[in-house]
Amino acid sequence: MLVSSSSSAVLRRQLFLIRCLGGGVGQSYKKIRRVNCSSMVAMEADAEHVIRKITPLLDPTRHKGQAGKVAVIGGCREYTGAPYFAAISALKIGADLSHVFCTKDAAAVIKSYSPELIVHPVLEESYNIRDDEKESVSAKVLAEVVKWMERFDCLVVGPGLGRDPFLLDCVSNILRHARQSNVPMVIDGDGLFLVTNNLDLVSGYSLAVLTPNVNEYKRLIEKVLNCEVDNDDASLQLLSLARSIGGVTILRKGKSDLISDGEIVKSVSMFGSPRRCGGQGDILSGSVAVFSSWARQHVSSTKESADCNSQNPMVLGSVAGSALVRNAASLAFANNKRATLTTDIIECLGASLESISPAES
Ligand SMILES: NC(=O)C1=CN([C@@H]2O[C@H](COP(=O)(O)OP(=O)(O)OC[C@H]3O[C@@H](n4cnc5c(N)ncnc54)[C@H](O)[C@@H]3O)[C@@H](O)[C@H]2O)[C@@H](O)CC1
Ligand SMILES: Nc1ncnc2c1ncn2[C@@H]1O[C@H](COP(=O)(O)OP(=O)(O)OP(=O)(O)O)[C@@H](O)[C@H]1O
Ligand SMILES: [Mg+2]
Repeated sequence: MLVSSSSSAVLRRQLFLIRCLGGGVGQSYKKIRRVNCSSMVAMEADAEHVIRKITPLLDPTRHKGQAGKVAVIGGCREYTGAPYFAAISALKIGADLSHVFCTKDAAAVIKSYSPELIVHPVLEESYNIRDDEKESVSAKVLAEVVKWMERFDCLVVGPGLGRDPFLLDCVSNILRHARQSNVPMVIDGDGLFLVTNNLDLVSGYSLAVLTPNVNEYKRLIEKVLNCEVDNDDASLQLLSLARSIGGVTILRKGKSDLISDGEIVKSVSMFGSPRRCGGQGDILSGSVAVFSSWARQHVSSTKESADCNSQNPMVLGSVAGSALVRNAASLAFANNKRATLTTDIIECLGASLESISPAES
């Protein structure tokens, strides 16, 4: 169950009002707040159950790639940590292959962090190219990514991407192509900066997950609902936001993570870590990519209309990723206290998953 029966009744009433009131969903949200419905409280997800359900068995008949192939689009002159954190987290959780598509400057650095990652130095920033080269370079960047695209179970777009306008134009083309090819995508960091200003890139795409932090969420709310963040009715506002963007899944990060696809709202509030060092959101984006891929496999392979089967795999993946990362952060904090860093949390991803879904059970 996603919401208790009483909060489910509130949710149904509010969804009904959203549909009935005139204007866009953003307008409806404001009207509902004025009509004064009781506020909606998201029910805590049974995240451990979700993780156990969707995590594939380590079956000796499976071949390389079946547990997931993800690609991170990110990494530029300034940021090399973020794409590394996202890509290595995907592997630590259990994906078989993890690629990074980044700028040339970033590639050698990211490769030097880990031999496990497959790094493609294909993105270009404006400072590196002349105006008359832009069209041909843009076509080349797209071609370099497209030749790999169909192999990926999920893209993570944005960790450490930067905000160079030319580079973001190229990434817009990559997003359009991924969408045409039905490749799921997790949008984070500077990828959210891009899609907040170009909502058509994700609007109506049910295989997209947005993972905004506090600032990224504020920008989305202002742009889409044209109002301020409402912490008194956070669940209804998130639901309205997801609905306004055509049913994408949104994972709002914070003290509790809130997840909605415009139909349901779930929360993941288990204790994580009081340390707020940079990079924890990058771990989350890589984790959600893997779990969403596993959830899609699970949903398509189960015939029975069990609880998981009737749910959106992108929501299941978001719930699982959120809970796993918070659990890993809590383990890392127990070991390292104030010295806890993102790399310590990554080292705890395996133990975190093992404590919930043991490899040999
Ligand atoms: N080691 C790395 O390479 C890292 C790179 N990162 C990348 O850095 C780029 C920008 O991401 P940001 O998260 O900084 O962008 P934001 O727009 O979220 O943050 C911008 C500013 O807001 C502040 N801020 C953050 N959380 C806040 C909160 N809860 N309340 C008030 N202020 C807050 C930050 O200190 C920062 O000055 C992205 O590409 C991101 O992926 C980050 O992921 C962190 C790690
Ligand atoms: N106040 C908080 N208390 C507990 N956990 C939190 C809190 N805020 C965020 N988190 C958790 O930390 C993780 C990262 O969220 P955060 O808001 O720091 O992302 P971010 O700013 O995008 O991080 P990054 O530095 O990687 O860009 C998420 O798993 C989230 O659940
Ligand atoms: Mg971030």
